[in-house]
Amino acid sequence: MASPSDSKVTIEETDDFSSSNQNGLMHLTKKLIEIRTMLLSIDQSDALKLPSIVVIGSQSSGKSSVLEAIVGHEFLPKGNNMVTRRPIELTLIHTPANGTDAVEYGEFPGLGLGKITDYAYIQKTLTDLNLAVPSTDAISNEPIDLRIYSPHVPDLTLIDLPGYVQIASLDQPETLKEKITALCEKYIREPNIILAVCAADVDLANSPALRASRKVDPLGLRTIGVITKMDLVPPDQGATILSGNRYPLHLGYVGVVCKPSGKKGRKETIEVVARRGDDYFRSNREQFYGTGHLMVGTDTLRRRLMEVLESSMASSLHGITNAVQLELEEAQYQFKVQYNDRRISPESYVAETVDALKARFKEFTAQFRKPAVREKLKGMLDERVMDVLEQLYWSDKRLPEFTALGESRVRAEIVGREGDGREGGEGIGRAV
Ligand SMILES: Nc1nc2c(ncn2[C@@H]2O[C@H](COP(=O)(O)OP(=O)(O)OP(=O)(O)O)[C@@H](O)[C@H]2O)c(=O)[nH]1
Repeated sequence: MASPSDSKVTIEETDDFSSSNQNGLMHLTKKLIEIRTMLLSIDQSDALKLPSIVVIGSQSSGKSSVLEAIVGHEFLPKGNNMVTRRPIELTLIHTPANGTDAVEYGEFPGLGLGKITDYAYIQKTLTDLNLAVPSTDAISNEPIDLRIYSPHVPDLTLIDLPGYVQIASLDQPETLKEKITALCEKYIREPNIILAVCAADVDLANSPALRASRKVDPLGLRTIGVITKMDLVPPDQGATILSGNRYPLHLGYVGVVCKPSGKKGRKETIEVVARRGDDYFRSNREQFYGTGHLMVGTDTLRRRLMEVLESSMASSLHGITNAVQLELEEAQYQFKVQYNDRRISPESYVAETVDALKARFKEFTAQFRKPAVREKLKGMLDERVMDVLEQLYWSDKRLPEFTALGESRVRAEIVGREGDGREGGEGIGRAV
């Protein structure tokens, strides 16, 4: 796995998202996904688990803003009022660019809304789905499946999770804290990469994200610390946090600023927000680009993520080779058992399959001779006759008349019995 020093790049050194490095990674992930699809088709789905990027952090620490900065689009529900209430499983699918047209769209496979090209509509749908979780439940474990197809994204899965809370408010369940912890624990398992998001203006000692990641990844080999809201603390303090001396992580900390303009009704693109972040770090050059070579900016975060993913995938290649080898040996064995090393051609294979089909068909017709057919037919007819009789009975207009007649006969019978002192219900039964 790459060490932090490998990637201590500054904003000035970063390239465009579609650099050769980026393309290399896209190619690699595509190949791995092809292999995974193949393994899936032969029931070896567990052999290759591509890591997902899981974002955890306190409520309103800036998780969604960071995810958007990675993807390069604004589409996630954001706000200060616990807006992420369900896990959002975001699958990015790299599509080939069609000439100059960049075909980009999103899809909610579970909702049947078709291709959505308007990111604002995606954001609205996600917000509605999240806010539909009743406040008495506060969160739901049921993930929202969103897929984004674009020539500008690598094949990746990113997961946005509800934020950790310190204490549940009055209208929230008392067990909320435990529920969120359990949900996050489910997602931060191996081999997933953890983005532990902490706001710069909150003491790292209180970070539930770092605490949770340390439990499952004590050496910090698959955890990147992301310090958001760097603009809210003095630059010196921000730089000290990023140095990671207090709570070291093997993959280090990346500082970002994803600050919205704050002007009402003004919609900004992610690029504008990212540029504002870059400007912030540039204007504090001494603290952030001085001797320490700290990692800052969303481009650096994206690049760091790619490096970590690449090394994680490389380390899983060994497992894939073993799985494929095992599958090959099994197939060879089956072939030997079934064909005894006979030479087979497409024609002989088809002929054998047709013979087997014929034999099965013959067996089936033998089971299904006249008595069996007669029995089945009789059962069906009996059922139909009963249905027709039932319909006739209930649709007969004289039904109330019959009922009244029956009742009067019963009554007469009872009176007769009382008159001559008879006992027992035999007569009544007959009268009815
Ligand atoms: N000043 C400043 N504000 C930020 C920054 N990043 C995010 N915010 C704001 O912080 C608030 C919360 O951001 P979100 O991205 O929604 O946080 P979240 O962690 O996804 O929130 P939940 O899903 O509700 O837990 C929003 O109003 C953002 O605009 C930043 O770098 N600087």
